[in-house]
Amino acid sequence: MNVTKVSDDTYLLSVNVENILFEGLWEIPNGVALNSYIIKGEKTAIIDGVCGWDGVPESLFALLDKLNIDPKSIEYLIINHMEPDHSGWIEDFKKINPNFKVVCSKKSAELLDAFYGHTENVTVVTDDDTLDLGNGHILKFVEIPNVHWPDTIATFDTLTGTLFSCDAFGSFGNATESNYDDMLKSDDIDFYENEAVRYYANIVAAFSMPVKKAIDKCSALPIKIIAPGHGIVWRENPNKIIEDYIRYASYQKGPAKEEITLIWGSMYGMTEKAVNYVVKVLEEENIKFNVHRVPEVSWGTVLASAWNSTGIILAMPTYEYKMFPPMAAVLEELGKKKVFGRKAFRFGSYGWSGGAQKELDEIMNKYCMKWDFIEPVEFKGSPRDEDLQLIETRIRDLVKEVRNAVNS
Ligand SMILES: Cc1cc2nc3c(=O)[nH]c(=O)nc-3n(C[C@H](O)[C@H](O)[C@H](O)COP(=O)(O)O)c2cc1C
Repeated sequence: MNVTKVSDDTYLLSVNVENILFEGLWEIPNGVALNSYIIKGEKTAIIDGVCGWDGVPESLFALLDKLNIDPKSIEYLIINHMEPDHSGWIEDFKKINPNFKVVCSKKSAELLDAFYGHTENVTVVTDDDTLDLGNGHILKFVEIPNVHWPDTIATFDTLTGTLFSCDAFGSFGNATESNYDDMLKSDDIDFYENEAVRYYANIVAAFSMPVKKAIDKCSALPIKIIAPGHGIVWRENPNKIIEDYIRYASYQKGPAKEEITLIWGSMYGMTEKAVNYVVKVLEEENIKFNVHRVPEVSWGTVLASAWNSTGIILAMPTYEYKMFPPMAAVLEELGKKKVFGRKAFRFGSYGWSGGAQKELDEIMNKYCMKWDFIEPVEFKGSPRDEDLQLIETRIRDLVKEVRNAVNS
């Protein structure tokens, strides 16, 4: 666990979590930091939990000791949202400090009761309510529901201009003691930008409308620092992560970047032959592309790649009168996360009846995905030269469409 100073009287407690699936589902190859913050005015508040704390009082005592904080003096626990990655420590915290007061939204108060049976000393706050910690630290609350739980608030310290933004403006990627944009090199910033897209696509994407509303609401504040619940703290250039999040939200309906994501699966290598051919065509076209084989590549990786890409190529065979099942599973997830408005093309092998296309159409309709498809190419068994040539023509058409969509 790292303890670092964010600003006057303001500290970040950060814990890296690795070797788990985040939300029990998403692969996090570079880990994720869980951030909790302490503000020491005349009174002390902790914002969100220290979920990496092992529950042993002495280890938290030692940590707080570094900051000259007596755990019993923490008067307020501000819950920005009740997702257990931040709230899961509350019962342990009660063991060392039974008298703290909770400050949270109305919905968080309901969830606090439902999850942990905690109802005492709870103050419900709403937009523009304030909490005065003394020494100038007046905290103002902003409701930003559905980013990404319905109970979410952001907390703004009017003295330091710090927005404790909860899951908004977060990223994956382990933290170090240099967990601040002003302490990172541009390569590190690029690393966290990739981790932010992955975080956005996996965790927040389905809530892009609420994200836009939250950004509008928070932009009215005189923000100097953005301190999210995950990832790095933005002190030098908080506008960068705001602008990045505006961009990520806009990718939902497309166009996104001038990139193509090729998702493919194959049982016996027939579709794979055409995939190998297509990779060469894409290289010739000199467009950035990412290739993901399903089910080998995780949903989270495919989703992050698709979120960034204006063009999607799908390659899969027919399987029991439907499409190759791992492809259907990934497409369902893209539909649920609202990856809409892509330029797309599909090809694949079949044996006797076909059927993959029918299921693809069903998924597109079910989630109203509005992908603009070029006519598909299906071939029986192994692709012949004429099949490959037709596929090549359509891939080149797709590349043109992607470039037009991004540059028009
Ligand atoms: C388990 C299984 C189920 C299949 N079901 C169908 C089917 O319903 N309709 C069809 O036309 N072909 C079906 N096929 C044939 C495949 O689509 C065909 O072998 C195709 O060439 C496989 O391409 P791949 O090597 O890229 O996986 C099936 C093949 C397998 C192994």
